[in-house]
Amino acid sequence: MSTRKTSLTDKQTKNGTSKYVLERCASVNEYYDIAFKVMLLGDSSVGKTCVLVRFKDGAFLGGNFIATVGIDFRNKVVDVDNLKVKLQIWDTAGQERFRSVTHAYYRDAQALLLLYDITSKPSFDNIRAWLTEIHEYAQKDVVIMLLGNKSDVAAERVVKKEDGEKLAKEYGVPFMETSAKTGLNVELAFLAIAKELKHRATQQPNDPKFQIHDYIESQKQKSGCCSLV
Ligand SMILES: Nc1nc2c(ncn2[C@@H]2O[C@H](COP(=O)(O)OP(=O)(O)OP(=O)(O)O)[C@@H](O)[C@H]2O)c(=O)[nH]1
Repeated sequence: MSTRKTSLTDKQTKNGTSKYVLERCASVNEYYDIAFKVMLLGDSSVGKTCVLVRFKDGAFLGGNFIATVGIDFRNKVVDVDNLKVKLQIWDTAGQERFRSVTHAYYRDAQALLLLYDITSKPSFDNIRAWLTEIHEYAQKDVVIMLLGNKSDVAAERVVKKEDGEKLAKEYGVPFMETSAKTGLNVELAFLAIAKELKHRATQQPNDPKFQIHDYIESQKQKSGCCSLV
C-alpha cells in the first residue's frame, strides 16, 4: 500500500516576501535495498532545486526564482548493479542566513553535491569557502562532487570549464558541468554518486575499488563524448 505525506514548505520570493507552498514530500513507499543521504550545497540561485527537480521529475523549473528557505528533501530510487539504491536528497538554502540550519544536517550526509553557476564568478569563488565548511561540519569520508551548473547559458559564461576542472583536481573531487534546463549530466552526477556509495557499503576486502572518475569518463564516452563536459 502506498502512503502519501504532504508538508508545508516556507518558500521565499526574490523580493523577500515569504509564501507557503503545499508540497508532497516522500510520496510512495518504494522498495529499496540500501539508502543514502545526499545533500545539495552552493550559493543561492546556482540551481540546486532545479537540479534536484530535473533528476527527480525530469522537468525544468523555469520562471520566477523562489529561494529555498531552510531545507527540504526528495527521494529517488535508482538501480545500481541489480540493487535498488534509495537516494534521500536534501536541498539546502544557499542564503547565508540559513547556514546554521543546514550545518546541522551535514553530519548525516554520505555525499555532497557542491554547485556553482558558470554565469556567476562569485558563486565559483565561494566554492573554497564551501569546502572549508564541508571539512568542518561533514563526515571525514563524505563523497564530494563539484558541479558547474547552467552550462546551457553559453553566452553568459564567466567561469571556464578548465577552471572548474582545475579546482576539482586541487581538492581531488570529481567534476562535471551540468544543466538543469537541458538535463545535461544531471542523471550521471547522481548515478555516479549512487554507485560510489553502493560500492563503499558493499565492498569486500579483495574487491577492486570503484573509480568514480573512470566511471564518469566511460559514461561520457558512451553518450557521445564531446557534447558532455
Ligand atoms: N538557464 C538555466 N537556468 C537555471 C538552471 N538551473 C537553475 N536555473 C535558474 O536559476 C534560478 C535559481 O534556481 P534554483 O534551483 O532555485 O536555485 P537554488 O540554488 O536552489 O537557490 P536557493 O534555494 O536560494 O539556494 C531559477 O530562476 C532557475 O530557473 C540551468 O541549468 N540553466
